[in-house]
Amino acid sequence: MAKTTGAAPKLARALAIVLGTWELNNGRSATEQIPVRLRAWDGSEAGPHDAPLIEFTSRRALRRILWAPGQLGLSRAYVAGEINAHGDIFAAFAALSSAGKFAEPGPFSPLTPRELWTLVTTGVRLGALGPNPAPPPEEARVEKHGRRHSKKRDAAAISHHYDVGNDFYRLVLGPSLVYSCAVWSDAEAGLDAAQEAKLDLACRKLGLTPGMRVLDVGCGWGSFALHAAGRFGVNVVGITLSIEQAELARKRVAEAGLTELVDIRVQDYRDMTDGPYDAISSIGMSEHVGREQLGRYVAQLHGLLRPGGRLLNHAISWNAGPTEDDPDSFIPRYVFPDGEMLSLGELVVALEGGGFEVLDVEALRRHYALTLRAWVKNLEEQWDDAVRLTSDGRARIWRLYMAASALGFEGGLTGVNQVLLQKAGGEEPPLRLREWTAG
Ligand SMILES: C[S@@+](CC[C@H](N)C(=O)[O-])C[C@H]1O[C@@H](n2cnc3c(N)ncnc32)[C@H](O)[C@@H]1O
Repeated sequence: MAKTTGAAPKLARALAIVLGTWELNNGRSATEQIPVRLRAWDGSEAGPHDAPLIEFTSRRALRRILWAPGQLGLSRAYVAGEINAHGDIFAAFAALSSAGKFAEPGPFSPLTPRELWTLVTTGVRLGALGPNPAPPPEEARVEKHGRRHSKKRDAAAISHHYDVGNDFYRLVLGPSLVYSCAVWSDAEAGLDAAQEAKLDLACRKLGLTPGMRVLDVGCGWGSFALHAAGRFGVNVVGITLSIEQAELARKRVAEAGLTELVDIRVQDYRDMTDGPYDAISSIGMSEHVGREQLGRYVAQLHGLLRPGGRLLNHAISWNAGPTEDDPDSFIPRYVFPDGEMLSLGELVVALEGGGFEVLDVEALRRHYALTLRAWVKNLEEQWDDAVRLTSDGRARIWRLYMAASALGFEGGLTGVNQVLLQKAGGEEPPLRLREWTAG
């Protein structure tokens, strides 16, 4: 608990109450709780002087929060530039999540009548705040594309996140253009080296040898396909739902002189019929599948593999018990519409139930925190270019979601795992499977 002395100016104090960084005590006075400093649009400030600064630049932010209490209103205000997080965003999040309304996972409660009353008595004239502003254009609207996880709506959800400009992604991800957790030999290894190590590890786990036929489900910008074909001499079919990804992936394949070996397609995994494949990689893709479609996903990949073929399923897991997906929280509205995180256990049960034998599970939770911090650094260091390549709102969304995700991995809320599987009916796996660690 941090304390400051003296009465804080009214408006900043009212905002602190709205955000729950300052909790009401007996209805009249307030007890300062969380080490964040708030600045209101009138220049007033409340909170410890050395704490991370959250700035409300416009009264419109408060209007949004009153209209859509909780994460949705806050997200809209942040994306619209009506709230700024100054300085170290990780420190600001850590402070906010340490107590108050942000302490609970999931959406926080709307304002209580007492809090509203306090707003009024601290001088905020609710009637003068104006009408509720329209949501920022970056907000997802996938509902209009039909049923959740229909092919059409999944395509719209993927387009929302991935078709926002390849140059923007290159700026954030760096030249490796890999959009999943890297594997770090140590924290100083550097993002590009860690991504290359991850791609190589995936190829070795799959036991790739020249001439094999490999499917990369959710191929992104083609980085795994390029590595597998270029270094291991395999034929790769890479599929993605993102048209922009496919365009750049094909260009990279051509530049690498690998068009004979790599075929990039815009195709849904449910529409794949050209098995059998010797091996399948699914890296950072199954988070998009959804619980309801999981059985179908497993059956589809199983059907596409030859007996004895390996599948590497690399995915984020939810470690914090059952989830109640709130469609109005920040991640589904702005980042991954219809994305669903499963627990590792749920995923493994489905894979085993679908006829796969688990050969190995490797947990990489801390590696994703390092990866996300590297992406945030890339974004923050090139902020003006990022805004120019997309929009101020999009750059803000990516900064917020990647920083929050890094803290989720650091705090153990989420994990990420490589699950290596084999389809029954073929050759026996080797007695020991850690041969890839030598590579
Ligand atoms: C987080 S990206 C990972 C990309 C790549 N594997 C990597 O590690 O860089 C997720 C990928 O899954 C793809 N994807 C999501 N749903 C899909 C579906 N139903 N069918 C095919 N690809 C899908 C997206 O288009 C995107 O390429």
